[in-house]
Formats: sequence, structure tokens, C-alpha cells
Amino acid sequence: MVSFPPCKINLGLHIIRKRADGFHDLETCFYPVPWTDILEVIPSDSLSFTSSGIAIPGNAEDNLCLKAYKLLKSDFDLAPVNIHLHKIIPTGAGLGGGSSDAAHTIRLLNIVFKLNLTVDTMMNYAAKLGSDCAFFIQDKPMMGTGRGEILKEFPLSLRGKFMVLIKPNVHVSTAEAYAGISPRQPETELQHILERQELSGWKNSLKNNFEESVFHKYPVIASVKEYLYNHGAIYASMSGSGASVFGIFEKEITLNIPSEYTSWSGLLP
Ligand SMILES: C[C@](O)(CO)[C@H](O)COP(=O)(O)OP(=O)(O)OC[C@H]1O[C@@H](n2ccc(N)nc2=O)[C@H](O)[C@@H]1O
Ligand SMILES: Nc1ncnc2c1ncn2[C@@H]1O[C@H](COP(=O)(O)OP(=O)(O)OP(=O)(O)O)[C@@H](O)[C@H]1O
Repeated sequence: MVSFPPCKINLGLHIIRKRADGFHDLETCFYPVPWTDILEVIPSDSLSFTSSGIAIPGNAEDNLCLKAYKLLKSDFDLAPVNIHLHKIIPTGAGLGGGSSDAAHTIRLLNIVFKLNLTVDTMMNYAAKLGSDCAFFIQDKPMMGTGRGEILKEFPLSLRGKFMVLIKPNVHVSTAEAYAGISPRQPETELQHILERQELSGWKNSLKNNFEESVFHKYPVIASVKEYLYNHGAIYASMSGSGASVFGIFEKEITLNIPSEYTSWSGLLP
């Protein structure tokens, strides 16, 4: 069985405090974007994981898809599977691609082995694999709090808007980005901003707290954001801890993006 794990962008990202467990409490609106990997899970005689497409840093045995299988296997009598991942979403991009693959492995195993897991149970398993993972158990905009795993559906739609996502050729490590930030209580709650502000007002009110320190270290990311605004974006921001930047446009636009950058664009469903 095949699925298409999407990526996410963060519409606003407030890093509020560092916790005793080393993670950070945050608030963000996760929004799904259909730039997808391709994931296949089929029952087999022995467990295997293979991948194609762009290179995934690290060892195959550490892949989040295998971790997801092993996590469910510890609680259920699962037969072995072949997992094949065709990787398209760039890594080190703040797009949660690996997290999405992990969550979609859980979703596929639930179907293939008829486990009848509820959405909440799958979200609990996903949260054990990464802070962003639980979001990808559903395909809906969500307000995320805690370390990103406490999720509440959020009625925000960008349907029909044109999205451009650009990842310049720098790789930002999530852990390194968190280490470089000074957490703070936001003046205004993110939910409050998103409920009261139209998209046209986000430019002055919706902030990703990672931008300041990450832009300082990687000025090229700041220049991509500026480029998107200069070409008519209604709103542009870095996603997650970078390095990708997204722009939301009223109408379809063709941009001249350097060939060494990775990019995706399309109308949002
Ligand atoms: C930046 C975001 O993309 C925003 O959506 C996410 O918070 C990243 O989430 P993620 O990639 O799923 O992160 P994890 O794999 O859980 O953690 C990677 C590392 O990031 C840091 N981390 C992550 C999430 C969080 N709320 N606080 C943290 O401090 C920790 O150092 C952790 O060791
Ligand atoms: N299926 C996978 N796809 C991508 N990376 C994976 C996967 N499994 C494990 N990893 C490891 O996770 C790291 C982060 O990958 P990911 O694609 O989630 O990037 P990210 O842009 O940093 O995401 P995030 O938005 O969660 O910070 C990679 O550098 C890689 O070592």
C-alpha cells in the first residue's frame, strides 16, 4: 500500500520556554502542504527498508520509518514488511519531512494490518518518534502547543492561494537552531493573532522566532524571504527552524529560482 506523506509549514512559531527535559514549549499553527514523499509498505518474509530519490543523512537503520515499525511491533504482533521511501521533501528544511514519513508509516501499518487504532492512539505513538510527528496523523491545519505534540484543529484555510516553497542550499539542524534561541513569552498569543488578523496583515504580526538567529547565521535564507516579498508575496516566512522559506501569493507566479536551490510551488487544495 502506498501513501504520499506531505510536508508542513509553520504559520507563526513562538518559542516560549526551555523545559526541564531539554525541549522547548512552543505555539505554532501547522499547515499541511502537498509537497510529498512517496511511501510504500508491503507485507514480506523479512523486514527491510530501502529508499530512492534525494539522499537521507544518517544510516538506513535509523530511518524514522523503521523506528515507527519497531515502535508498533513492540505492542502488536506485526508480520515483517518491506518499506520503500522515495524521498522528495528536502531534509534540514524545517518542513517536517522525516516526521511525516514516520506518521504515515504508522497510518499505513494501521491499515495493512487492520489494527483499528484510533487517531488519538496513532498520535500518541507518533509523538514518541518526534515532536512534529503527531501533526501528520491527520491532514488538517492544527494549533500546536507543548513541544508541538499537543494539537487542536484550527479552522484556517489557504485554499486557492498559490504557495512557493524555496530551500536554499544550506542545511539547518533543528537541535542547533533551538540551542541558538532565547525563548520568551509572546506579547500576543498566536491563536489570538490568527483569529483576528487577515492574511494581508500577517506581514507585520505573524513571526517565526527562529528567524532572527538563523538569518544571522545564514543570511542567504533572509535573502530568499526578501526575494519572495519583492515578487509580490502577501506573506513570507521561514518554516520551522529553516532552511526553507515559503511565500503565499494571491495568484500563480513563475519565479527565477537558482538551480542549486530546491523548490516547490502550487495552488493549495
Ligand atoms: C522547529 C519545528 O519544526 C517546528 O515545527 C519542530 O519543533 C521540530 O520538531 P522535530 O524535528 O520533530 O524535533 P524532534 O525530533 O522532536 O527534536 C529534535 C531536537 O530539537 C529540539 N527541540 C525540538 C522540539 C521542541 N519543542 N523543543 C526542542 O528543543 C531538541 O533539541 C531535540 O533534540
Ligand atoms: N524518513 C526520513 N526522512 C528524512 N530524514 C530522516 C528520515 N528518517 C530519519 N531522518 C533523519 O532526520 C533528520 C531531519 O530530517 P527532516 O526531514 O525531518 O528534516 P527537518 O527539515 O529538520 O525537519 P523538522 O521540520 O522536523 O525540523 C535528517 O537529517 C535525517 O538524519
